[in-house]
Amino acid sequence: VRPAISCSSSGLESGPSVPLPKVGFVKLPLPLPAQSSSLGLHVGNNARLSLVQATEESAVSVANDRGAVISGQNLRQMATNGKATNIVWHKSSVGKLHRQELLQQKGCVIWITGLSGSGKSTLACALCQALYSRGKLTYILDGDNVRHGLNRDLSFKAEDRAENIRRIGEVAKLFADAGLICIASVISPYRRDRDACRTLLPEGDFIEVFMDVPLQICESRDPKGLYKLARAGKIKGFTGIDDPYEPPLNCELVLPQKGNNYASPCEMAETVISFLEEKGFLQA
Ligand SMILES: Nc1ncnc2c1ncn2[C@@H]1O[C@H](COP(=O)(O)OS(=O)(=O)O)[C@@H](OP(=O)(O)O)[C@H]1O
Ligand SMILES: Nc1ncnc2c1ncn2[C@@H]1O[C@H](COP(=O)(O)OP(=O)(O)O)[C@@H](O)[C@H]1O
Repeated sequence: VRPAISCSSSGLESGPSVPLPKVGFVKLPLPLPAQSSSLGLHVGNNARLSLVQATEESAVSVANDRGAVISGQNLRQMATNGKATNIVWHKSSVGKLHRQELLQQKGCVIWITGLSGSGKSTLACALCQALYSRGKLTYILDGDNVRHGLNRDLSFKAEDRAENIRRIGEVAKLFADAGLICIASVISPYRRDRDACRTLLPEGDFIEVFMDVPLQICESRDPKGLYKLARAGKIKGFTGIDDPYEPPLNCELVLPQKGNNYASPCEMAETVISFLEEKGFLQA
């Protein structure tokens, strides 16, 4: 007999007279013996016993307001993903909705794409600061920073950039599932790679922000001197110089609009926040 699990997921909140249901597991051998209908188990104190055929010990338990019911659904979700075989999805009784309730916000990914020097990191920090001061939890995944750890094994050739973006997309998805507003600031030069990240998230939860700054301006900023090195041929395959950048065709926000004066990072952050407010991300 495994220890009872106290259930307190949403929809199960009990009124004052209804105690929280508890679910426990009893492991029985298969096939069940002939006398299994009675089972010889004492079931009292409003306890209910439901039989399910569990093919995995990681059976999902579901409780309703009438007491404990162990569902036979989703008992086994064996999968083969990539090179991993025989893997089973484990569900938790605390889900995204609970975390969002706790944080009073909705998890999502703000994906900032653009050339080096276009202001991605600056916007990410301004946004993080502005949301922090509103009591909202964010986390920045900056290309430069992630390449110091998780992605330190990746170069800037096309397939490594694709893998860089895939991993960042997967991590961003986890942060969004945790209920955070995840801000990814990465060049992500290929449309296909960005679109693949979009498909990882529920519809509407991937907000692509394009830093629409011409190469000439990015190059004139050149805060790290990388354009200079690229022009001198000392860096090969530099985005915008001798490596491609594919601008988004249909993204959620374009900053700054072409032809206008450049907004300050704080003004840009406010534009993104207005979008988040309008779409309801800043409340649970
Ligand atoms: N060849 C080449 N091309 C582009 N950028 C280069 C390159 N080599 C180094 N850097 C530095 O790496 C930062 C970009 O990393 P990302 O992970 O965002 O790039 S990518 O999305 O995988 O294309 C980028 O940071 P940002 O300037 O903040 O964009 C550069 O500082
Ligand atoms: N909105 C802006 N207006 C003027 N300069 C900016 C703006 N945003 C960023 N910058 C400047 O541009 C340079 C590149 O910004 P950064 O955020 O590092 O770009 P990226 O992360 O895209 O490489 C920095 O020197 C930064 O101060």
